[in-house]
Amino acid sequence: MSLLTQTINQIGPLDDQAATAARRRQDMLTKPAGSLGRLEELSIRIAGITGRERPRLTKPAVIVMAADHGVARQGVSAFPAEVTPQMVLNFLRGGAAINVLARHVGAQVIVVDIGVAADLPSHPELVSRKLAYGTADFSQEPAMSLELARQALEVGITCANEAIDRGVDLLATGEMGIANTTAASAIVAAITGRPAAEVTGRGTGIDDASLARKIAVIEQALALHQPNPRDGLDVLAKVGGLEIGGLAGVILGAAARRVPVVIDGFISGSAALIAATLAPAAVNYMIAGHRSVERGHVAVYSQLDLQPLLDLNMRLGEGTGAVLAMSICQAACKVLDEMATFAEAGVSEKKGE
Ligand SMILES: Cc1cc2ncn([C@H]3O[C@H](COP(=O)(O)O)[C@@H](O)[C@H]3O)c2cc1C
Ligand SMILES: O=C(O)c1cccnc1
Repeated sequence: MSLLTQTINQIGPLDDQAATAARRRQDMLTKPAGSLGRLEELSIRIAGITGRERPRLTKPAVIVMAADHGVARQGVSAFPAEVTPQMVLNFLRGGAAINVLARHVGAQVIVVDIGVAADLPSHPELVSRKLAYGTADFSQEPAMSLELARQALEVGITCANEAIDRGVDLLATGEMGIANTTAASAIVAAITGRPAAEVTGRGTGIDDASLARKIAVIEQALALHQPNPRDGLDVLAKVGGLEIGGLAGVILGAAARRVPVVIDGFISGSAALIAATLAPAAVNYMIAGHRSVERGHVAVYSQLDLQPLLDLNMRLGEGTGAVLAMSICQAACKVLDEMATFAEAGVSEKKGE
């Protein structure tokens, strides 16, 4: 059995018993019931995910998958494709936004070359899992073969497994790939059935003319390839990207191992949609990190029925919103674990109870 099939088969329902115990404990803590709002719900969900009544998330890591896109040739990004490898080097030197924010929350940054179009120098911190020198231009031909799409998912699963084997107990998704908002928009349009114009935004900051071209390129690709909205592998192969496939794999891998996975912005959201078509139960293990400015992100969350934790007007990707949200997840668990109960603290309970 392939690693992909094995991983999908391993994804089970949430642990109801642990979630119920966490809910009961939340109601005994020294605060009016429900007064910590979404922090309470979050801690209960993380209990259900991990199967622990009082989970602690002490070793967070963000997996940043990098790859290039043939469709960049169509003039759909405000930046040239060589920025992808340049930013990977920036990640390795610790100078990118994701490095700063990950340091801020104490998360490890795992940088993976899954399909950058240039050869990168070997570096102790770079995970080299290059499957191809970028994808094909999907406005003309499928982005990749079905076999390559499956391999991209399996690279992601393997990266998640390796991190979890080292003790990582909270994962986040991040990416780098010039033109990947074009691939992400095509995926979101394909899977949600919404028109391309409704789910396509300005990415790195394109002007009106480029936005019109970007929408036309996506419409043309969807008409040409007719991806099956219920088959994430088909969508990924036809209009996706290697880093997006890798992230869908990270999500499936985390879900199979009962590790919460914080989803970053729009591009990570497209990976989450692919993962959800392959394993609907994986959605239970996803935590929506933040709401990206990128048009179409709301369509992702409404399809997955998830509510983002943060809304900071961010539109960068790399995992930046997700790592900030990780600290909210950790805070939610600390509240559940560390707060005193009414009985322990000798605080009177609500009248009449
Ligand atoms: C310097 C720089 C750093 C970035 N970090 C993330 N992205 C983000 O922008 C890209 C997607 O936007 P588009 O589809 O318009 O190319 C991705 O690489 C994404 O991660 C960056 C973009 C740039 C230019
Ligand atoms: O939300 C994102 O992931 C995003 C938005 C714009 C550009 N890059 C990434």
